[in-house]
Amino acid sequence: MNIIITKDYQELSEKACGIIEKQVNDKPDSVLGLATGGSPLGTYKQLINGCQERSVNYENVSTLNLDEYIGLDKNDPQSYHFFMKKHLFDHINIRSENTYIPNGKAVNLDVECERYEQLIDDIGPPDLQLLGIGQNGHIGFNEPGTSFQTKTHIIDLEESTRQANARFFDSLDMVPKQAITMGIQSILKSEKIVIIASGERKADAIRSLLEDEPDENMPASALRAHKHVTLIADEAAYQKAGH
Ligand SMILES: O=P(O)(O)OC[C@H]1O[C@](O)(CO)[C@@H](O)[C@@H]1O
Repeated sequence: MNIIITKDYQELSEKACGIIEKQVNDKPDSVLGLATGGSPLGTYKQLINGCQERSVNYENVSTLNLDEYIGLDKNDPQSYHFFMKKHLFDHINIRSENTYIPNGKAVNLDVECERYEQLIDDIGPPDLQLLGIGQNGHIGFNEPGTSFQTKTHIIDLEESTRQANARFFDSLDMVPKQAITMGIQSILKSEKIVIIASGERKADAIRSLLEDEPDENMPASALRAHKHVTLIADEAAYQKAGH
């Protein structure tokens, strides 16, 4: 695993942006795997600057997002569809028809999981997947205990994940209890993976990712089997790793 330690979140976001922009400049029809949550917000801000000020061109780029809450409409401000438009897609020259996110309102969610997994194979797999990490080590919404063999599937969210994400909702009660997420096997299909972690609350997960044996109770540890992973962590998130 390549490890980049940054002094703070700003520098982390600039590094992640630099890697993504290099991918897009080197291969203009790249497929990017994208994440939501707090971690990538700074990266997306930098990407918007890059498109508007440095002419990085997304015209032929496609994106596949990791996950979506079940039960939220695409236009719901808490949905990941809305999040991606608000924080990235509406501000860069990507074609909306080239952006893919699971449909959490599908009538038949099992069929939607199969459709999305097929899409990953047809459109992708991503040349570069951007990941955050949950405090409990989740990637996408793959909670501890998820098999490393999973494809796109429905997951019951852990109470701790709902609590961590409640900051984006009016109340904890409004946080959905389930999500549809790329599986761990789906994520590992990507050519390259960049995982970002900022802040002290991620320090235990990062220490475990770097030091413990791969274990399904620590979903991010599946990344240890991937040939091209870059971890970008700020000093606060890296502080507990033995070094
Ligand atoms: O970046 P945050 O908000 O700390 O969340 C960590 C991870 O959990 C999720 O919210 C769940 O998918 C991801 O979007 C994110 O990568």
